[in-house]
Amino acid sequence: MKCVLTIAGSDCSGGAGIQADIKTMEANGVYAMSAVTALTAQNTTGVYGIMESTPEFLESQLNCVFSDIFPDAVKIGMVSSVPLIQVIGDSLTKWKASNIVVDPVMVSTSGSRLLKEDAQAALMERLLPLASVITPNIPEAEVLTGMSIVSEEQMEEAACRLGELYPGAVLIKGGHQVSDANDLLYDQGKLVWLRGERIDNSNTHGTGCTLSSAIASNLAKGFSMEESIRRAKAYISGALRAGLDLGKGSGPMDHGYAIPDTDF
Ligand SMILES: Nc1ncnc2c1ncn2[C@@H]1O[C@H](COP(=O)(O)OP(=O)(O)OP(=O)(O)O)[C@@H](O)[C@H]1O
Ligand SMILES: Cc1ncc(CO)c(N)n1
Repeated sequence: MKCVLTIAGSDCSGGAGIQADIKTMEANGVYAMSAVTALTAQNTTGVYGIMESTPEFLESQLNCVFSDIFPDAVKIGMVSSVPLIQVIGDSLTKWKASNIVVDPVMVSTSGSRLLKEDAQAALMERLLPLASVITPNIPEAEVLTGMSIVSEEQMEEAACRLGELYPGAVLIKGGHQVSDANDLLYDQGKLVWLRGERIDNSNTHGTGCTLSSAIASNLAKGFSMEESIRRAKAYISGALRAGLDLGKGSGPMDHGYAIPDTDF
């Protein structure tokens, strides 16, 4: 059994964050572990509160995981402040973690800020250089590059810029601004468009968390970067196609759509 660790925030409504990550990892056949960076009080309509873990307690969680069940891959999601970013950077370096997927979470689907202003620089300096792949959506790629992205050509330029800046691969997610399900991968100097069918479903709470966790699961299983992303996109397409409709806002996906409902 391959093991994957998520370092992220908790979403009590279950659609994003740690909860989405664990559901995704289970559905992708790996053993899931979590180090919680923050509790959030949120649902499909918004984020109503954030209570951060202390850096010491986050470090303790990471030491517990790495010293006992060494993860084959690590996914990093919401890390809202500088001291937490430093602890994660130091721990991953100390423990020589590999297959690190960094989703540079900045704003929730519902529009709330999840990364403090001053933490942006720390994320770029301390965590992005450790990543095997970073997975910004278009607004995040705009912040990371300082350029505006309104066309596929600009997505390509941004991916190249980030790819030259950081040692790992870069996946810019098409998101809603350009071409919904078309993502762009920059890997070892090569650009590859990963085009997906756009699924007509406005319930997209946690799509970013889900994609990065599925990529981490596939990397843990030994697939190449491109294959890991293709499989992650296939998984998320199925979860969107399942058509779950919960909550009053942009609802969660059905992460368990492929898990049989066994009569135990
Ligand atoms: N309607 C859709 N149909 C198919 N795939 C989609 C759709 N919307 C998003 N995706 C895919 O889901 C993945 C996550 O992309 P998205 O741009 O939604 O991430 P995100 O903006 O980081 O998410 P979040 O809102 O959780 O922060 C990408 O692979 C994207 O192509
Ligand atoms: C905890 C958490 N992480 C990430 C996101 C991004 O969607 C969210 N809404 N909540």
